[in-house]
This record gives sequence, structure tokens and C-alpha cells, in this order.
Amino acid sequence: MAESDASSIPLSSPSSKLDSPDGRARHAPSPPDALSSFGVGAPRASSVAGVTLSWSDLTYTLLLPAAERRAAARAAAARDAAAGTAAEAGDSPPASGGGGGGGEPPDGGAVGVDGLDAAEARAGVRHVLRGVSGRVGSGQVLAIMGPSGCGKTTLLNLLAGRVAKARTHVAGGVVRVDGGRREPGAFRRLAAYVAQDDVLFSELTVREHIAFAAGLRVASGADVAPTTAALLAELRLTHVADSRVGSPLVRGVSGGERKRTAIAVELVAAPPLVFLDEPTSALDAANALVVADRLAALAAGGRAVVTTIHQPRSDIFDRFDLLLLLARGGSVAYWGPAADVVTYFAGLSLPCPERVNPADFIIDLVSVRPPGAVGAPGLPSLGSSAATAALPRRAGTADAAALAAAEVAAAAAAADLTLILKAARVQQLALAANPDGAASPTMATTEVTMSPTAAALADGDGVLSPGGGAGLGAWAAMGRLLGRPAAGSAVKRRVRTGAAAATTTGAGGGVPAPRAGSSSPTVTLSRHRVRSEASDDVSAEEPDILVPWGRQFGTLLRRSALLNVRERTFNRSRLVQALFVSSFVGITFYMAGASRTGSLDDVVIVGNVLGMVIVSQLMTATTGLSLSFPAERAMVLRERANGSYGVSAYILSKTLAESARNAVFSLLYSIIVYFLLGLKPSVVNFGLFAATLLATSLMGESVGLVTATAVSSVKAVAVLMPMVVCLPLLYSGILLPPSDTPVFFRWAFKVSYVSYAFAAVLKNQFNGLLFERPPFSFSAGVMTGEQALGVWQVNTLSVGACVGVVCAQALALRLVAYAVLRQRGPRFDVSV
Ligand SMILES: Nc1ncnc2c1ncn2[C@@H]1O[C@H](COP(=O)(O)OP(=O)(O)OP(=O)(O)O)[C@@H](O)[C@H]1O
Repeated sequence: MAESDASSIPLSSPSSKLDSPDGRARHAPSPPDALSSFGVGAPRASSVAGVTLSWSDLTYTLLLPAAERRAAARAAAARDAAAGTAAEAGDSPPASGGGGGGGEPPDGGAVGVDGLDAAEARAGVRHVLRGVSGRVGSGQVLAIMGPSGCGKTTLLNLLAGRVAKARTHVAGGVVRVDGGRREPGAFRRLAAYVAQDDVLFSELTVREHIAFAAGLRVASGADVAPTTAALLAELRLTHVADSRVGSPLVRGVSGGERKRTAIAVELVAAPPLVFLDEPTSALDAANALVVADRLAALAAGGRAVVTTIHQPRSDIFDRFDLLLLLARGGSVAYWGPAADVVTYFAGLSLPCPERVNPADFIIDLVSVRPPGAVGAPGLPSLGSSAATAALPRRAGTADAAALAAAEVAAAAAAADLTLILKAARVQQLALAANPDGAASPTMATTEVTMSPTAAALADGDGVLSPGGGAGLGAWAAMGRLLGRPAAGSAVKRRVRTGAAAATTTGAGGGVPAPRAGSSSPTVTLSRHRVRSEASDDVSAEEPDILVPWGRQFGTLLRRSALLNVRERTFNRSRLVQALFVSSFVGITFYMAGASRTGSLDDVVIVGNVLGMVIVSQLMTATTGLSLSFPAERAMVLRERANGSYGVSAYILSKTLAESARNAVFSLLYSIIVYFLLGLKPSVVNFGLFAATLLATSLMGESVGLVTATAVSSVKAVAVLMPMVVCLPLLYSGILLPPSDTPVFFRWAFKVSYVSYAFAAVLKNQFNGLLFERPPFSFSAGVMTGEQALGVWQVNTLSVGACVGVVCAQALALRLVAYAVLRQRGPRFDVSV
């Protein structure tokens, strides 16, 4: 895309929020730059570097899956057919001017009742964002608002560089930092991203969360404590600093404190840009207000804050400096000072009734869609209505803004909300594209006359509806909301229009047209696959990590160890498992290993018991990690996305911490089983037995880790788990020897990790034993333990070698987990 510099975007109307009604410090007078034309958010004395984020013409288009494409095409065809029927019946409203009938709307702004317009349906795409421009600077809080599904999160993610890599979408437009294109790695150091769902460890305290995050991201270790203390104070968390965060099942800090902890954790590296997705969702009013206050305080500290928010209370809305209001379909309905939005819509003959929360009012405005909205049969499209058809068009000149302004008035005269919002957007784009417009964003007022039809519509008397009947209620409600005069009366309205155009001169004016050869992504829809060329531009690198590997490893090891100690329920379960299973096995087969009669039964029983010991160790370790890791995966993704550490530091620290915990429980289990079973009374043999069980645990955990990293669904992991344990068990020799297995499966004994662990415990027990008589014959004499091992046909390796193979396999699987985690790591589309 030919890059237009959004930093030159002039703003629609000046206002000042220097003195807030509640006396809170808001904004110092701003220098006369483009931002200051909003009259808000001048840079303040701050602890972080100042930054300006600007974006222009952002688009986000979903490439529909084949089934959805077919359904959408069928719906479009049905609409076309209905439109043809209606046109033949002379059913179109007079103002349509041929623009309806399901024809492709200009500007891509039309959205049908099912969320897709006809053009989108035919193209097999869905526009989520359409040409969104804006700007935010240090000291400002920008709220992105709009109805559910309008693209708020998508826009936030685009701005934050957090749109996940996928071939199912195409992003277009340009985002700039301080006027220049952003470099993904560097940008992630500038920007904090607080997701809607808090990803925190329930067992850690608020202070520990911040301190560990600081340990991983603050360049000097000596700064960790002061950074933690400062953030606790800044986010008003000092009073709960040493409280556990908790979870839905374990009571911890309040929802607001939890959210503020999640914010604090992201702020440890003092990023000048903060992105938050719905930070007040799921909070009660009081907590939501505290969070909003903290966002204002963050801005007051010199940060630029961008947040999505659904329908804030008026006192929360008051904390916002800038507002970007998205309408259904991802078009901009308003962009400018939050304080001016009510005036702005009032100027478009859409006044906010008294005692109505402005946030509710504007969301209702952009949420209500009349029946058969633009693009549906019989409705006019912008630029084709009779009211605007005669307007002069001089493409590429500053008249575009004048034209847009006139269209606003025409739309208001037609009382067509969709057209009003759309025309207003075009007008804003026209102003935005005019580099000289900063000097002249003033709005003039124009008298327009509402037709009786329009007035009737506005009155919501239930008689007339633009779509010809269905969905009257929405318009009636809108009429009541607007409190318009009675039907049939021609009413003079003062409509604010973009007179800026009259004073706008110079190149660059006009609505930005699609640019040939621009960076707008190419979308190729083929029968078999959907491909986006732009989406190949993906950040595959680890974001730059701020601290050295040693500190990453040390901090993660301490955190893992602390978490292991704090996981009381899990630890108790493991203790119960170790005590009970070992005790029951040991008591049931008491002193079985001490028998030297050489009876076949005795030998087989000892082998079976040892096999069961191995399997129980394996199952405990495998299921434990595979079911606990998915919760941690979200944390790993979040922390890797913000450049906290690399996968190697994570895997190694996790392995060491888990091994230490395993060693404790494994040793306990080994002691009880070994002595109750009466296995060989030798320290060396006990050591080898305990080492085999520990290696088996590590192997089990490795299997669980690989499965849990490769498969994201916990249910799928639970289903796969028996397979990854049972198949190696099948070819271990515990159930049947290799000679009784089909020839083509015998190789499996050579790779089955269970077979090596089993061989190790068997050899450890039987090697060197002497039985009174051979177990398999009635002949007299002495039989050796080595001969007894023939029952299971185990391999010829030594005990130590078998343990070594299990450890090597465990290590290899950790490397696989490393590779999978790296490959599955955060990968973002950085095409804008
Ligand atoms: N990767 C994707 N795959 C499928 N649909 C997507 C994808 N990204 C966005 N969408 C769709 O785009 C639309 C906008 O989504 P988005 O999450 O941005 O909306 P939102 O305004 O934040 O909604 P809400 O307020 O409900 O969270 C939704 O209809 C969503 O389903």
C-alpha cells in the first residue's frame, strides 16, 4: 500500500479536556501538532519514553471456509432474486436511485442482515475492518468501542501486532510508530498487551507475579525490587501484595485486583504503549471504575493506552480521551475526542436524550440496523441516492470532503441511520486524508429539512420503514430514542456538516481511493485452498529477549520450584499415590522377591509385580504433566510473546524443577515397594531400582509434555494418553515376550521405553540370583537368575545401560517438546 501518514490526520472537532469535572489531573496544554487539534492528551512529564502510534486504512478480511462460502453465495443469490422480484413489483423506495437491489455498495461498507453483503458473499470473504485510521499518543487513553462482533479486538490486535498468523485472513493498511514503519521485535518491547483473560498462577502472590515478571524483563537484577514496589503502588495493589492471586475454585484477590495484577505484570519493562482487551469485562462497577482510573493514571504517567471496551458506565467513559467507534461491519462511525462524540452525533440530527449514558447511546446507534440494511433490496447506497446524485464530483480534489459533508446532510435528510454513519465516516476519511486539514477541522452548521417521511421514521410511529415492513421495531425504538417531532411535520434541523472542505485546499484532499500497486494484500480463492500472500509476512523470530539466558533460567527455575511446592493438592495426591500404591503392592506381594524356590509361579509373579510398579510410575507422571501443562501453555505463550524468555530456558528449568519433585515421590515409592517386596538386599541394587523408577517418571513426564504441547485440547490429550502409554506397554515384554508377538511388530520392543525400564528392574532383581531348582523343569540342580530372565526374553543390555536408554529417550522427547513449543510459539502476522 502506498503509505499515507496517519500522523497528519486532522481531527474532526476541537475540544478541551484540560479540566475534568472531578478535578483529576488530566492533560496539560498540548503543543500545536496534529494531536493537539483534539485538544487532549498532550505529552506529560513521564517515566516512560513518549510515543505516537498512528494507523491508516486498516482492513481485515476473513477468507471464508468453503462451506461458509457456499452458504453465503446461496444467501446472496436468494437476496438477488428477491431484489429482482421487488423491483419488478415496483416495491423500491423512491430514493433508491438504483443503488439498492443488492448491487455492490461503494466503499465496501454495506453489511447485510446476515453479516455479509452480496459482494462479500460472492467473493467468499468477510470484511471485519474497513479502512480504519486513527492516532494515539503518550498521555492519552483511546477507547475502541462498538457492538459485539464489530471488530474491536481484531483492531486492537492489529495495532498491537498480535494478530495470530493464519492463512484465513488478509490484513491491509499501515501502522506507524512515531511516523515510521514498525519493526516487529522492537515494537513488542515498546508495547504491553493485556489480554481479556488473565493468565496468572493461582498459587503465586501478587508481588511474586510482578517480581518474577520483572526478573525476566528488567535489564538489571538490582532493579527488580524497586520496579515491583513501584508497580504495586501504581496499580494500587500494595495492600494485597502478599495475597495469593487465587482461581475460581480457590479464593484469592478480587477480580479487579486480579486484572490490575495482569496489567502490572505487563508493565515491568516500562513500555510506553499499553494495549488492553476489554479490561473491565466481568468486573463489577466499582472494580471496573478502579481499573479505568488506573488506565487514566497510566496515561498520566506518559503512556499511550489503547483499550477495547464494550459498554462502559458514564463515569468510566469520562476517563477516555479519544474514542474510536466502530459500527457493525467494521466501519468507523466516529473517531475523535471522546468528550465530543455526543455533540458530533447531535450535529448529525442524532441527539443523545437526557439522562442517557452517552456510551449506551452511541453503542445503540451503531448497533441498531434497519431491516434489509444497505445492500439489501430497495435501499439506497451512498453516492447513488437521488439526494446526492447531482452533487459535483471532482475526484482527487478537496471537494471530496465537501461532497462527503453534503452526503452527511443528505443522509440526515433521508433519516437513514446507516447512510448517516457511512457518510460521516466518508467525511472523516476525507478530512483525515487532507494534510492541511489540521488547521481547519471546524464544523459549520447547515440547515436541512427533514421530509415528512423522514420525520415519520424518526418518530418511530410504526407506519413507515425504509425496508418496507420487516423490523419496524428497531426503527421505532430508534425514533423514540431520538425523541423526534411528530410524523408528517417538516422539521428544520441544524446539521453539522464538514464545512472544513470549504476551507480545505491543496493536494491530498479527498477520500483515499484504492491504490493500484499498493500493499493491499492479494487474495486468491481457489477451489481447493485459500491463500493470502500478505499473511506470509509473519514474524517467525523469537521476540528480542531482554535478559541473559542465565537469568531467564534462574528466574524460571525459582518460579517452577516455588510453584511445585505451592501445588498442595497435586503434591498431596502424589503423596497418596506413592504411599497407597506402594503399600498395597508391597503388602499384597509381601516378600515375593525373597523367594528362592525357583518355582515358575514365584518367578513370574515377581516379574509381573515389577512390571506393574513400572506402569504405575509411568501413568502417574504422564497424566500429571499432560493434564497440568495446558494451563501453563497459555502462560508460556503470553510470556514468550512479550519476550520474557526462550523455550530452552523454559524447558530446562521445568525439567529440573519437575525432576526434583519426582525424585522425592519416586524415592518414597521405591523405598516402600522395595522392602515390602523383599527385593535384593543390596544398596547398589536399591539405588538402581530407585534410579529406574525415577527415569521412568521422567520418561512419563516427557511423554505427557510432548503430547500436551502437540495437542492443544485437554480432552484430546486425555484421550491420547492411554495410547502413548499402552502401546509401549504392549511391546514391553510385561504382557507377552517378543517371540509371541507377530514378527512385523517385534521391532517395537527395541524402541518401547517401557521395555527398557522393565528390563532394568528385572535384571536388577534376577541377575546373580541362584534358585534351588530350575523353575521350568523337574530336574534337580541349581538355576541362575539370568536363566530365569528367559521367561521375558529381555534385551541383553546391562541394568545401567537400560536406565541410560530410558533417560536418553526422555531427553530426546524433551527436545521434541522444545521443537514443538518453538514451532507452536507465538507467531504473529506483521503485514501491517
Ligand atoms: N480468525 C478469525 N476466524 C474467524 N472469525 C474471526 C476471526 N477473527 C475475527 N473474526 C470474526 O470477526 C468479527 C470481529 O471479531 P472481534 O473479536 O474483533 O469482535 P469484537 O468487536 O471484539 O467482539 P466482542 O465485543 O464480542 O468481543 C467476529 O464476527 C469474529 O467472529
